[in-house]
Amino acid sequence: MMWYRDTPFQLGGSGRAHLKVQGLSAGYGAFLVLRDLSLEVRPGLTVVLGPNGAGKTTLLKAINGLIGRQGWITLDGEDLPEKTDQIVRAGVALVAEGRQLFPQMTVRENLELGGWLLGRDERERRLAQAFHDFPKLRERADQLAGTMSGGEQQMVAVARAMMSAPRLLMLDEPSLGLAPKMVDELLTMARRIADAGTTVLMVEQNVKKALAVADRGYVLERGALVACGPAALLARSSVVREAYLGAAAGDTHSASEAAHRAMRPVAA
Ligand SMILES: Nc1ncnc2c1ncn2[C@@H]1O[C@H](COP(=O)(O)OP(=O)(O)OP(=O)(O)O)[C@@H](O)[C@H]1O
Repeated sequence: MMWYRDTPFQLGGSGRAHLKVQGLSAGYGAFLVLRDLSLEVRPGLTVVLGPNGAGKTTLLKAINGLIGRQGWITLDGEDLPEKTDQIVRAGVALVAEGRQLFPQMTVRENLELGGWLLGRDERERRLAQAFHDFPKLRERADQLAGTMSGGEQQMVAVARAMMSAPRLLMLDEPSLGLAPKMVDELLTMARRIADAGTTVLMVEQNVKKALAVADRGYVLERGALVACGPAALLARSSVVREAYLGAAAGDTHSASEAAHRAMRPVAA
């Protein structure tokens, strides 16, 4: 059995949120990682690709208020607050790399914590929805989260984030360190969540698989965007094929060249 039900998700978010980032600069102390970055996360599933150290996690942290930032971020036209708790209340949830579950608490308790903003009845209702969408989590409701496998913990972490009915769900490398079958399940789950009405922004190293489920993608290198476009076009573009999919230089198909040209250039 898969981890989630093969039916439309009940754990949808509220609305189809649209995030706009303009002129974003962020980093650590004097070390600026992102410089003057602009991007849009439209309803659906957007993936951010890029090599190690490109600034992908930094981007999610800046949106989530975990580090300071300069620039403008709006969610459905409203300025996104700067403090994390207010950002969460505005409907943004982050599943950080490493999942950050409470290992000594059960699956049910971890999920309940994800609904801390909700009243008791609403929390119970969403817990029931989570158990409907993820029947295996119901089976494991009383298991301590710390005793689950990496993939299982990732499922709990995503379901926990969905408990708050976010408008925007951000996933930082959800497939990191997982077996291929679990990677497929997780990425399909991200797709399901987007289809159920929560906008998803996902950082992934599994370029090919991520582009296969995403609507749109951005490629980040050394803190700047080097390409963006519809996921299908990005997958065929020479910039992605050569850098991330192992295609030899010169092995670019004419269709991929056309795809690359068709992409909206983001950086000169
Ligand atoms: N807390 C921190 N303090 C100082 N520098 C940091 C901190 N976190 C990250 N960095 C640096 O910021 C840069 C971007 O890191 P970031 O984690 O955003 O990259 P990434 O694209 O997510 O990479 P990866 O795929 O390896 O996770 C790197 O040079 C990294 O060393």
